[in-house]
Amino acid sequence: MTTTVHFTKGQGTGNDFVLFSDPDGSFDLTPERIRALADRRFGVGGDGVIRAVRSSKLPDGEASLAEDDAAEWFMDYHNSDGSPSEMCGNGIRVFTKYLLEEGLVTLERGDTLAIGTRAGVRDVQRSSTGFQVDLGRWRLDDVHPTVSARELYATRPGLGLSVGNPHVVVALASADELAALDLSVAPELEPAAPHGANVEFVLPEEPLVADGIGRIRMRVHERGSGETLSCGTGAAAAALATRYWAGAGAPDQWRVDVPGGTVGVRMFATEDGEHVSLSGPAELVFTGDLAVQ
Ligand SMILES: N[C@@H](CCC[C@H](N)C(=O)O)C(=O)O
Repeated sequence: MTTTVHFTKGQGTGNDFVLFSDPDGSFDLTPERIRALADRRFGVGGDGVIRAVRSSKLPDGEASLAEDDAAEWFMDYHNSDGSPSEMCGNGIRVFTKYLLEEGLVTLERGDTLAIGTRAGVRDVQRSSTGFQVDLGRWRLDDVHPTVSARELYATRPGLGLSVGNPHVVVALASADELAALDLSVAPELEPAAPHGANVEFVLPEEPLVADGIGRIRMRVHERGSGETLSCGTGAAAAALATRYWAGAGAPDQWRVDVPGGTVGVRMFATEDGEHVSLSGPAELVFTGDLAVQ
């Protein structure tokens, strides 16, 4: 059956999304419909599709409400290939902006908005560059695959870590290496990640630390979307990996340059272990209606 979706197109540092609201979760969001919305030639176009649904209306959302009953809204995130993901760091900022513009929530400076995600509840606040989100506790994986990619000379060691979704981070040696990478094809991981992984290729800036802030550049191949202009959780993973490699004395605050702009990453201690936060812009670009089968 054909149905019309009233959508908003949004982006955060060039990571772009098709957002729509389905408060009661009554819309049948099939992988085919996600692909149709995300299609850059025949649809709206985006790296992902985000549905705003009340947490109480989806089984995954119920888990969020059990964690924090303030998490009224659930970010139902899907990659452009139709696969769901646990979390999207750029997406959650754009989602917040969307909820605000739609009048579904309010968020004063200094206040916190709890949002349900498949990775758990995430707290968002306003920041000087847009929004800041606490990505929660991060962890190093037990397995760290080696990575090979097109135009990358030799296989490289990767560092596997999770910030709610899975990442493998690879350090590069020069700007030429970063520029030469061909990410039109997914990098190969050995061993393969059981649920797939986002892969970040990172270059430290010279000097690595300026005014107490760590500085890196990266490109990313996202699980389910291919190369994107930015990945927020990927930027957090890249900063965490670089701090890990740099060793004692490395900073807890990082500036991460991606092809689509710049995001900030901060690590901070909490009662339940170290958290990592992400800050950056969020923009809504246009709205429209699209008929999908
Ligand atoms: N672009 C996002 C991450 C989106 C999900 C990812 N492709 C996955 O499958 O885990 C971000 O900004 O974090």
